[in-house]
Amino acid sequence: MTDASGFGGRYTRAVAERGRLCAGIDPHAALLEEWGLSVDIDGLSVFADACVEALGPVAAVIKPQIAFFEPFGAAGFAVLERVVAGCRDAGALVIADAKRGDIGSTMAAYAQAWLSESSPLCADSVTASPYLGYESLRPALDLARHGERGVFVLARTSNPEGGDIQRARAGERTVAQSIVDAAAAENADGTATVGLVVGATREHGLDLADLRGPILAPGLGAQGATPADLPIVFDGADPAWVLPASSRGVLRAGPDPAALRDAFVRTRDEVEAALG
Ligand SMILES: O=C(O)c1cc(=O)[nH]c(=O)n1[C@@H]1O[C@H](COP(=O)(O)O)[C@@H](O)[C@H]1O
Repeated sequence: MTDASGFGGRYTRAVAERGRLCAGIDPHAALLEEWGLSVDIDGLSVFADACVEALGPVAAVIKPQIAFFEPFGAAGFAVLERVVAGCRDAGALVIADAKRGDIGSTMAAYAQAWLSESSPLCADSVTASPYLGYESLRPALDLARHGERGVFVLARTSNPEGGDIQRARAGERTVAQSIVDAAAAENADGTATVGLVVGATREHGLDLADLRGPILAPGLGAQGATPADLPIVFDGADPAWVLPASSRGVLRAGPDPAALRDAFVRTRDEVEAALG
């Protein structure tokens, strides 16, 4: 991996310092209960602050899952704003896991929300679904490139239902491979603006060799993938770009921030040893 400009440069530096593991912040109701917290805005707030304290200073990349903040309405979004800002202030890159995707004119507004410095929700990158057409993501891709930010585009997801559409043929290639190829073309400028999401849970059948951008690989821990699976699942990809992600697998170690941090560091070290 030689790219040093744009999002790729920021990403490469973060991972070189802190290692390849993305910490997910997914405040499931069940986790709030396991932590002895109430399933309400106060519980969410305590959970979120503990995650920022434990993970912000040690994780290269942190991915808050927007879905778990949304049910609390405006108050939930206020906590989310604090999470995004707190993690970034602690030196982590933040992926807002919002999985946005819409017609281009609406996508432009989503891009403003998650990728524009003027937005209170501004993150370093956002997850996006290309299933309204890869080019519908153009406003987000362009804004991200301009601001040295990233867009993580779903290619082959970790859930079993994803295969029907993602493995469908689109001419010579699968739909998922067409997304990989579009992302690789986008990254030919060396900025690594486009990352992909490829689940760590199964054989994906994708040629990822020319991507030159980060591969977010959720599924570690709660969904059954292990560090030992990574070199097999991502054989053929540049391991420097592989970014495994775990949410519940690490978060279950809470509520003590020190225990949470230890669980993250242990998993990160296992991932680093496995990816080599
Ligand atoms: O984009 C994602 O992060 C994502 C894509 C995917 O294919 N599978 C997947 O699990 N995710 C997200 O990654 C996280 C996985 O959480 P755990 O299963 O608890 O580690 C959740 O926030 C999911 O929404």
